Amino acid sequence: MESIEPVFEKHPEYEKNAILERFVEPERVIMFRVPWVDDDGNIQVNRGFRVQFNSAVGPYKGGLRFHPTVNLSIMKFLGFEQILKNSLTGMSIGGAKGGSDFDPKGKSDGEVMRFCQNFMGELYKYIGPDTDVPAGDMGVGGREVGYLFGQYKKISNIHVAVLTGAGLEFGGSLVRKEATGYGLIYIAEEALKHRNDSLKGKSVVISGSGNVAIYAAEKAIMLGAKVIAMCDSSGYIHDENGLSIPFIKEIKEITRGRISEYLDYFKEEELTTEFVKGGIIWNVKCDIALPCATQNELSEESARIIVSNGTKYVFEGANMPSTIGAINVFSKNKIVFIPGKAANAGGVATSALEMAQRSSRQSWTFEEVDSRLKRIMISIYRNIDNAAKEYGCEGNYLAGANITGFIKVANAMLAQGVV
Ligand SMILES: NC(=O)C1=CN([C@@H]2O[C@H](COP(=O)(O)OP(=O)(O)OC[C@H]3O[C@@H](n4cnc5c(N)ncnc54)[C@H](OP(=O)(O)O)[C@@H]3O)[C@@H](O)[C@H]2O)C=CC1
Ligand SMILES: N=C(CCC(=O)O)C(=O)O
Repeated sequence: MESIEPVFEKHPEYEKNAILERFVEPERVIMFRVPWVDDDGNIQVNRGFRVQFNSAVGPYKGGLRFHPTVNLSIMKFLGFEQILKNSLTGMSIGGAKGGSDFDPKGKSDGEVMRFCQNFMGELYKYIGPDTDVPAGDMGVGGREVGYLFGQYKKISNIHVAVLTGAGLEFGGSLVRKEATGYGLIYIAEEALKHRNDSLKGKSVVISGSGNVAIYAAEKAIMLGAKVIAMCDSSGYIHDENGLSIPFIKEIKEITRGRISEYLDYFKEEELTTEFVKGGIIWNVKCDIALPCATQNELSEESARIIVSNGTKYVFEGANMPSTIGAINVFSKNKIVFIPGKAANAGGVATSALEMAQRSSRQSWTFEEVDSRLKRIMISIYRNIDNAAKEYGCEGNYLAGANITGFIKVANAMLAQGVV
């Protein structure tokens, strides 16, 4: 809110029309019961959510998160951030988020399928290609999107882009799996280029080892960086020689194991990787820090460690991984910091590209989608950089992102009247 204060000075019409009061209130919150039967025949019950926050710019768009920590508060913060993020992409998509406190970890494919079918058995009433288009987020990957889509099609008898991140065999877009991670690196490279720097030869620490983290690591290495540490909720692995991402992909995408299993790929005598159980990955000294796990994972204390380690760049792949205290430490120490709403927008932007392909019954090549993604991320960087300069806070990309994202939505809300 503080960062958009100067916008209200320049646009008194926003206050006159109670734009902010309306902006912070979701247009609709849906909560529902999800009963399902586990492999032992026992009936389980979880809670489902969809926060349809703001549709001024376009149909609601945002991920579904399956994680035991999910509650209404987390759904609302994610849905609110999604409004600004989706606005920053320049695409016609509004903000939403949904999910459940269902934990897919340790569940069989059959249990995940039955849960997804019952979840969609309720959600389908409120979504559609021109109404609300969910996608993946934590705990919701290709497997879950496939089951959700299958149930939607069965109930509605319509084969349409009602979910993005779909399988390539039934309308999904190339690059969508890689998009959030790749996009993070594209905007990072743009920020570095503007400082006559680059990822080449840099040491990178990436928290998480899920969809965003894996493909951020893959693209960072493709651009010449060395990824020296990654983690999951059990701890982190660290290797100054650089980690092998194909092994991490196999652990996380195929066997759905723990990050510590990475050490099993090496003979005792050739092992240079350490696993630190329960450790804070931000203790590892690096040039560039990429928090790609979850909200509030990077505390003020960790930010001080990052600064004392000489790290100059922090680009968020996760949604709000840095606490306010951490962001203040970065700001005071002139760290180049780009918030997730700008830096991780590549995922939802590519989801919108998937929607465009589905509407025109086309499938673009990997290179076509990847080059559009790169252009979008470069454009986001330039827009937030210009906004920060225009509003007297040059280099403050959090303010630049909030200002840029907010103005487009506010003007759309103004034009559409008191609704
Ligand atoms: N998927 C997408 O399209 C997008 C996702 N995001 C955001 O990026 C972040 C990651 O999402 P995504 O990669 O899809 O999720 P995944 O579920 O694929 O991966 C999450 C990763 O973070 C780890 N993790 C979770 N909690 C913690 C913790 N407390 N400490 C350390 N590691 C933790 C998980 O480990 P474990 O397996 O042990 O739980 C896992 O490795 C989230 O904030 C999400 O909202 C943002 C834009 C797009
Ligand atoms: N989870 C996502 C992706 C949402 C989407 O692709 O609609 C996010 O932007 O946080």
